[in-house]
Amino acid sequence: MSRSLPNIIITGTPGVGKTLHCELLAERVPGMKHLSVNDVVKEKECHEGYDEEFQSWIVDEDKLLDTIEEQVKAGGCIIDWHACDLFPKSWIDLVVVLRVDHTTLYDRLKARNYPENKLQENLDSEIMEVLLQEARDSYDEEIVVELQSNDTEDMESNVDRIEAWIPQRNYGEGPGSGRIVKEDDYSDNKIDISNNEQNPKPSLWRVLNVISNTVPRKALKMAHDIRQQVNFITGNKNKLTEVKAILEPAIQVDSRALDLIEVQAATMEEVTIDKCRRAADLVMGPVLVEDTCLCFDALNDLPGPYILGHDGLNKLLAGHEDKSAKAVCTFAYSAGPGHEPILFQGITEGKIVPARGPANFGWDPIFEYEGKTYAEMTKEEKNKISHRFKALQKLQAWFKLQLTT
Ligand SMILES: O=P(O)(O)OP(=O)(O)OP(=O)(O)OC[C@H]1O[C@@H](n2cnc3c(O)ncnc32)[C@H](O)[C@@H]1O
Ligand SMILES: [Mg+2]
Repeated sequence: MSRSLPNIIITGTPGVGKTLHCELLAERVPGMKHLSVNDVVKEKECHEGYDEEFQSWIVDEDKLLDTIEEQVKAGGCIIDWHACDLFPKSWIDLVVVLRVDHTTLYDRLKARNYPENKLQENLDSEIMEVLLQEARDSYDEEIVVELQSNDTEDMESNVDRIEAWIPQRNYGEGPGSGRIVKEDDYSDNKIDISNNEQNPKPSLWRVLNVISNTVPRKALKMAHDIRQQVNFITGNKNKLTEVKAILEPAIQVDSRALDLIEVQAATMEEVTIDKCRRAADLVMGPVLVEDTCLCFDALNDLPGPYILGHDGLNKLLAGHEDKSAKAVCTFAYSAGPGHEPILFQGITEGKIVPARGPANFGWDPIFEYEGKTYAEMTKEEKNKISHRFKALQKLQAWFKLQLTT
């Protein structure tokens, strides 16, 4: 049976960060779904009871396979499980084995209050590469990939790589048809297959056949922490101060002061999208950028992106009765190079007046809103009604949505 999206197993010893990888990937790639075997086992009762010593459910593999067969055969599943040999070869297009430093794993499992025996067996399993061996034994070598998962940077780059390797084609039509990972791509992650006779699998079978009921909660919390942060790229200190004042502490604002080229002769949305793509390419990661425009009703929304000094702005309107203007702020967020920017726009309507108030920030002294120019307002006042505030409200709502879906 062919499928248009691949099935990917993300495996590794409990505590390597499987769930978090699966969730981020599912969020990034339309059509791909996170299939948590932990949850299926519990919800559909695919188990043979509870192992008190290991504080884990004992999985009924046949029942599990029957339960998920239809879903997996349709494709687009990211299977989250710390064993992989039970899934038929024909179902699977890529197997990612996550690896972690032993000390990091110890700390993570300790934080989950694993009983000492379970903790030790998991550590042994990681040290002896049990799951890597199992993946190698169960699937064609070319679809098995080993990736480090020690910190959030590793995770971001792993998810980027897996995403980049999900091409649109028919999977599951004979050997190699859904092959995603090329040997060359992974020359820096080459897997050393140790001698099969020393395979420690039999003595550690329990680790592979029991499930932990503590993985998802911690991982979810990590996901939340990660996504509550933005890297705001701007050359404008005043903007940064306002963005921080509006978003923090709910969303942490880190920043890099880069002067980005702004394309000319385009709509404000195009200017911002282009700026965002450049920023993501430059920093090779997630970015937030912003572009602000002033639009005069009398001039059919000009100057728009072509803002002059505020003297020039007043002169532009000299011959016009209508002094009404819109301050428009467009933020663009990209998850990284190659990711389509998402736009958040805020508009505050006011009028252009002769300058009043301190000239600290651009055209603040000449933009009047309900009797006060931006420059006459306190920072708090401006940040409650400004174009920037309104755009950031939308961004915050979107961030919240990401956390709950
Ligand atoms: O690095 P970036 O973020 O692009 O910063 P920039 O200073 O180039 O900013 P824009 O192109 O978005 O803005 C065009 C002009 O509008 C001014 N400006 C932006 N937001 C403003 C605000 O809230 N109040 C007053 N002036 C503002 C800003 O100082 C610039 O001179
Ligand atoms: Mg600029």
